[in-house]
Amino acid sequence: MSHYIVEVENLNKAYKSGHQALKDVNLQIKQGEILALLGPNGAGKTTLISIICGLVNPGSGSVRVAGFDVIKDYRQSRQRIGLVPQELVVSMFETVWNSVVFSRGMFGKARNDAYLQSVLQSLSLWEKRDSKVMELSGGMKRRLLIAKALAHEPEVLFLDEPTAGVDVELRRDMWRLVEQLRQQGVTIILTTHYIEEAEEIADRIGIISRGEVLLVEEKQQLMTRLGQKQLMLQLQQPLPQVPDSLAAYQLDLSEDGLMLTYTYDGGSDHNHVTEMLGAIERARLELKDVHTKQRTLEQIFVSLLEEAL
Ligand SMILES: Nc1ncnc2c1ncn2[C@@H]1O[C@H](COP(=O)(O)OP(=O)(O)OP(=O)(O)O)[C@@H](O)[C@H]1O
Repeated sequence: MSHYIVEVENLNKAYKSGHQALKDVNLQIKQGEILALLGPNGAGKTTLISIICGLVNPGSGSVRVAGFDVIKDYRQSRQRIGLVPQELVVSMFETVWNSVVFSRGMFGKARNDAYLQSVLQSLSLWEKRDSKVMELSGGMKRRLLIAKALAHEPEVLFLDEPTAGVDVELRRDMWRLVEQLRQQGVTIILTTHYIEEAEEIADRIGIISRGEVLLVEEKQQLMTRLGQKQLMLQLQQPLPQVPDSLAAYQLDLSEDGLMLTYTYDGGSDHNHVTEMLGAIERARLELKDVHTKQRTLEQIFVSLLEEAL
């Protein structure tokens, strides 16, 4: 068996409206990783997740979860998946406890109250177990969606925009839980508009635009490959202009003459930082401070999308 928990091959999807939501998507998700899917509104992220979860029919191509085809072996594949949807889909009159018991039962899993208790506790919902869903705050309802998705102990968890509109505290709790789940070996796929979030927690980043997967890459590798770096040199004395001896480094001098900025390719093994600093010394420029800046994932993302247009 392959070590990929989710395998998407040559997937195409056109909605009845004629809109081609996915174009020849290929994606292999590794067991135990955190994959962040980024893409602008309408890129096809939710469609992709819905097909993997068996909620939307693929047009053509194939999708397997833990080796089970999402159509032919629907029950087998679906059982392994937990889905936290964007929108609330819970009965308002049910209690918190009953709704997680129900979610677990739906997948034919034997009752395990101790497990469900631990899920509710990890989401700070245990005290609310006897409350009706309608009595919960918005943030608590969000937590309940996650609890329901985890009720049957899935191997793969999909989080579709889990932190849209939630407060800082809930967001932090959520990422703590994601980290715990990862340690338990759960594979996590999340879509988010908060790119800093992906930058922080994902192992790999996938970028989707107009139904196509533009790239899937290890986050670290992506950041080094495309993340330009800047070295900023703060000077003791203002400079009227960049000395000729430093021309080769194309330094940028600030208006006030107190800051020199050197931009270089973070992914290249052959940058000229040391040389440049040597030249600075020979030019007898006195430095007050030095700091570096790296291009953020957000900046990389935006420029990749622009290139793709
Ligand atoms: N049931 C449907 N019928 C017709 N078109 C649809 C349907 N669902 C989605 N679409 C279209 O397919 C495209 C992809 O939508 P999808 O929801 O997958 O995007 P997304 O990347 O999840 O966007 P967002 O970030 O806004 O959630 C959009 O153009 C959308 O209008």
